[in-house]
Amino acid sequence: MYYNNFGDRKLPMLMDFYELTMANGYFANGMKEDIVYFDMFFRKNPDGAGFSIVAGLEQVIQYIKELKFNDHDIEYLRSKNMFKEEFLQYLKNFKFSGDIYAIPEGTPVFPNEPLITVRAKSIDAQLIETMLLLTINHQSLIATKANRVVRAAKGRPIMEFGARRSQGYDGAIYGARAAYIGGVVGTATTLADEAFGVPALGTMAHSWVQMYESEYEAFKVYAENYPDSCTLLIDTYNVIKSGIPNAIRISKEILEPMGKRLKGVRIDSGDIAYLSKKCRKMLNEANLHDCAIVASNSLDEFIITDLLDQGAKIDSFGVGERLITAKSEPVFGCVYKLAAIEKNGEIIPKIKISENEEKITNPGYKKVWRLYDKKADNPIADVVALHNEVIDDTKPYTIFDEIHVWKKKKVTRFYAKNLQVPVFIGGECVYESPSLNEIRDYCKKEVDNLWNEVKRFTNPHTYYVDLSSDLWICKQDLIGQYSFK
Ligand SMILES: Nc1ncnc2c1ncn2[C@@H]1O[C@H](COP(=O)(O)OP(=O)(O)OP(=O)(O)O)[C@@H](O)[C@H]1O
Ligand SMILES: O=P(O)(O)OC[C@H]1O[C@H](OP(=O)(O)OP(=O)(O)O)[C@H](O)[C@@H]1O
Ligand SMILES: O=C(O)c1cccnc1
Repeated sequence: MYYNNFGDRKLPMLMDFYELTMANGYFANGMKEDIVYFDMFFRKNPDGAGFSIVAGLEQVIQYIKELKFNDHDIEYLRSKNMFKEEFLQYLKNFKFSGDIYAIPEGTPVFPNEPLITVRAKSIDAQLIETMLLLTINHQSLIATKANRVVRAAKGRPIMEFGARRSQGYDGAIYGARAAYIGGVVGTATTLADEAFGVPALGTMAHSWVQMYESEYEAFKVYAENYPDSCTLLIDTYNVIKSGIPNAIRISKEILEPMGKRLKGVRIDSGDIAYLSKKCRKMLNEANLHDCAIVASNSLDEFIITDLLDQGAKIDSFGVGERLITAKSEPVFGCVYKLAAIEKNGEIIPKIKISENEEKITNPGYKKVWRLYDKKADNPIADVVALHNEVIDDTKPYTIFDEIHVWKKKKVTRFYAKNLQVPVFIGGECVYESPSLNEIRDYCKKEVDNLWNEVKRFTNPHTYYVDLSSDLWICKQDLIGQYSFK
């Protein structure tokens, strides 16, 4: 690929300082070879949704492949007078050597299941924490938000217009990538096309219209330059009295004589439902049934739903600031928690206790299974199990709520799939990321497969993510060990 995701930036040091102080401590205390297990998971879907979309794995892979410390980094760390010289020498030759398992990008995921599991030396596992979290948190947040906007539009295309109001460069670039996974048709961010192949698209700005003596002249020059892709911004002066009549004139006087059609008009202010209906009528009366009406202006999934409920005649939407910043809930709260350590080859589960039951971690080296209805292919529930458990889908399987254990469900006629795939084994990458279009298609297929009850925006049905009984027992044992009287 022409574009190097991280360019020439020095990102190895993009980590919380405590990763380095802990790593130095493990090194000094003879723990550098200790094997640990970390899980990365989130606790709550943004926007009270029923599911989220995981994204960002390709960038995680690249980061880990490139994770090296150069002389400048070592010199900088030395200047802090906190790190042992032997540790600095160790960092100089550092290469990630662990195993990573991850749920592929574009998969619908649910709270409390490991999206990524790391089995590595203590130092390796600690050093990758920050980048793993920030990458997956950001792209999953935007893919999830974009998918909501896309679903609200009920098949009408969504164009991503957010760069200008995104949170910094990477917010725009990787945000556009994530939004594409979530289902937008393209982006105004040219670099995201050059870099990742997210189709670049767009219309025109108000400045174009203002640059000319008249709106008509502005439209005319545009149509002459872009007769095959002419979408005119019609709200600079007055949509009904000026914008639409001028757009219709352009079609009749400029485009049709060239054998071309007016592709679209864009409304960017005012009462969009009212204006779109008026525009549709006027366009149809001028025999421009095929001219699309595009709407934009601080849209999100809620306004789009509202507009369509009002009978707005809109064919596609441009959505910027509220999508690229996930304005309604701008944090995807993935955390990275120690789940086990190895001592003499034995896996010893570890737990983090909290007053808040939901914040008690799931111990052990685990796997995530998705149980699908054999006939309909819809996911029924996910089960987090210990790594050596196998869910036998030839027999009925009973799932139960971890807290209200009497709430049980016997699942029959299902098949079980392991959700995580191996990504790194012994430090070597064993996974080839699918193309972005493949990820996007897969995401659509998997979301289509979810029950509608899980997909609704208001009070969605809670999808079951249950623990296997072995894992539940392991967790209860540890809770028992740490309940101080
Ligand atoms: N019919 C409608 N129903 C619900 N929301 C709408 C409707 N029409 C527009 N909106 C939304 O209402 C908000 C109006 O934004 P704002 O108050 O900035 O008005 P504006 O039309 O953009 O004004 P300006 O002409 O100053 O740009 C936007 O988020 C827009 O998407
Ligand atoms: O509202 P958003 O969802 O973020 O969509 C992008 C917005 O960005 C542009 O406005 P801007 O005022 O920046 O420029 P313009 O004068 O070209 O319209 C565009 O016209 C949209 O209104
Ligand atoms: O191409 C557009 O219409 C566009 C691009 C960026 C922001 N708003 C609109």
